[in-house]
Order: sequence, then C-alpha cells, then structure tokens
Amino acid sequence: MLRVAVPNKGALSEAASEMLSEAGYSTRRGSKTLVHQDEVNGVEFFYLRPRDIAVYVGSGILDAGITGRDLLLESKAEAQEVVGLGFGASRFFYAGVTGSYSSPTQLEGARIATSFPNLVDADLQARGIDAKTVQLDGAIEVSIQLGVADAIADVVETGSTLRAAGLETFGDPLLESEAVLIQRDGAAETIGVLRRRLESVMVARQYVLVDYNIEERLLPEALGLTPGLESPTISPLQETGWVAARVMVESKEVNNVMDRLYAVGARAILVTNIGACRI
Ligand SMILES: Nc1ncnc2c1ncn2[C@@H]1O[C@H](COP(=O)(O)OP(=O)(O)OP(=O)(O)O)[C@@H](O)[C@H]1O
Ligand SMILES: O=P(O)(O)OC[C@H]1O[C@H](OP(=O)(O)OP(=O)(O)O)[C@H](O)[C@@H]1O
Ligand SMILES: [Mg+2]
Repeated sequence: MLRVAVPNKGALSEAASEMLSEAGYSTRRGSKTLVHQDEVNGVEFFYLRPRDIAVYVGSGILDAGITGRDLLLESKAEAQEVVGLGFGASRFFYAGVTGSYSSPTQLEGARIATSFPNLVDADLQARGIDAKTVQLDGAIEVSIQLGVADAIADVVETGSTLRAAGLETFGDPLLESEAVLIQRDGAAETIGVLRRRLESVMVARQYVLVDYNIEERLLPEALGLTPGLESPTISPLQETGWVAARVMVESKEVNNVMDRLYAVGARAILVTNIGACRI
C-alpha cells in the first residue's frame, strides 16, 4: 500500500482531506482516527502534525505527504516538493511593534521570536545580520509585549492576528507558502496516480468547460480568446459555415471571456463545471 501523510489538525487539515476526497480517496470518519486504509485505492493515510510530516517522508518511512512549503523547508528533511496544491496560502514575514522597524537590516542584535528558527537563521545569515532567534511554539505575536523578543517572524495570512497585537510586517516576505505534495526520495513513480489525481482536482477547480457556436470564418478570432489548455475541440454544425467549439477556460476569467466571445460573434455560449478530469 502507498503510505501517505495528511495533516491531522490545524490550518491545512480540512482542506487537505477535502482535496483527497474530491480525488476519489476515502478519508477518515472521525477527527481522532490517526490511520485510515483506503483498500480500494491501495492507500494507507496517516494523520500527523503538519510540522512532523516532512520528517516522516524525508526519512523514507512514508512515501508522500501533504504539508506546508514553509514547514517542509523548516524541517530540513530530505523530502521533495512535488507540486503546490493551491490552498493553505500564507506568507512568512518579520514583524514588529507598529512604527518600530522598517527594514530587516535593523534587526542586528535583536531577539526574534519564531516557531521557524531554521528559516529565520538562514535568512539572517544570507543578509549577514547577527541576531538571536527565540523559539516559541505559537501565539508568537504576544511575545514582544511579554518582553522575550524585540521582533517576530511568523506566518501571516489575513494579517488580523498581527493588527490585533499592534504589530506590522516589515521588509519583503521571506517565503510564499501553500500546501504542497511532498515525496520521499525515489517515490516519483510510486506516487504517480496520487499526483495526477491531485493535479486533476486543481484543474477541475480552476477551469470550466465552455461550448459555443460560431461562423467558421470568425473561428480564428474566437480561438484567440479561448486557446484551451491543449487544443480546442471543433465540430461541424448542421448549418453550413457554422462550427461548435469546446474549450477549457479559467473560471475566474469566464464572464469576461463570454462577453468577448459574444462580441466576436459566438452564440449559444454554455458554461459547464468540470466534476473530475485527467489531463
Ligand atoms: N491562517 C493560517 N494560520 C496558520 N497557518 C496557516 C494559515 N494559513 C495557512 N497556513 C499554513 O498552515 C501550516 C501551519 O499549520 P498549523 O497551524 O496547523 O501548524 P502549526 O502552527 O505547527 O500547528 P498548531 O498551530 O496547530 O500548533 C503552515 O504551512 C502555514 O503556512
Ligand atoms: O494572518 P492571520 O490570518 O491572522 O493568520 C496568522 C496567524 O495564524 C497562525 O497562528 P495559529 O492559528 O496557527 O495559532 P498558533 O500561533 O498557536 O500556531 C499564525 O501563527 C499567525 O498567528
Ligand atoms: Mg499554527
């Protein structure tokens, strides 16, 4: 059986299980279950702390896992990122009391609280800054007020936790993160089906199918607007000189594309959601 790690709780847990379920895998029934076998698909799922997942996969005990890119890099584990999964996006920033810092260069000699000490040490070293990291488990934002740190480095999603603590980010993000599929060394083939299924969920989420009828002479202009993912499907219509086109279009663009298709002369423009696919 393929052995795959899934976040058991926290920010990535629900979305990861939802994605696996959309990919046709059976997932655990209750939040206390830590091992679940999907006999039909030959996969054994292990529900682990997202922070530990890269360690299990990197050491070769598990074949693959879903975790955050930031957690993978922090772990220094020898697991490889296979593909970004399009959820759990976050950015990793330095932050300080509003107005206190404007650039990471001012961190010389500072105490920086974080739960990602390896990421921060690597960044400080790259900048040639001598500062001390203070490792904390969570609720990092309160550490400055409590006097154990001068600045923090933490995950920011909406920024509301920072604002509530009277803090602001400074400098560019150290890292842009999202949930990623990771694999152990040499597992590329073993996890081929899992990877394709997850990639297909992303495509199904991101794209819709658009059908339209158009006069053949106007087709090149319409296809300029809808080139499709690989190549559009064109079929003849009974009415001479007319064809039907079927193409995939990014969901977020679809209304704009429909307006422009109509203006070019396309008619009977239909949009259909994609339930599942294999590209
Ligand atoms: N709003 C968010 N808060 C925290 N993590 C987020 C958020 N959005 C995305 N993430 C990502 O989720 C992962 C962290 O997940 P989680 O918070 O479950 O781990 P943790 O902080 O180690 O555990 P916990 O907070 O349960 O002690 C990271 O990859 C992070 O980038
Ligand atoms: O920008 P925001 O949308 O406010 O989200 C970011 C906050 O969420 C995370 O904390 P989490 O909920 O994981 O709690 P923790 O600090 O105990 O890990 C992270 O560490 C930040 O504190
Ligand atoms: Mg957390």
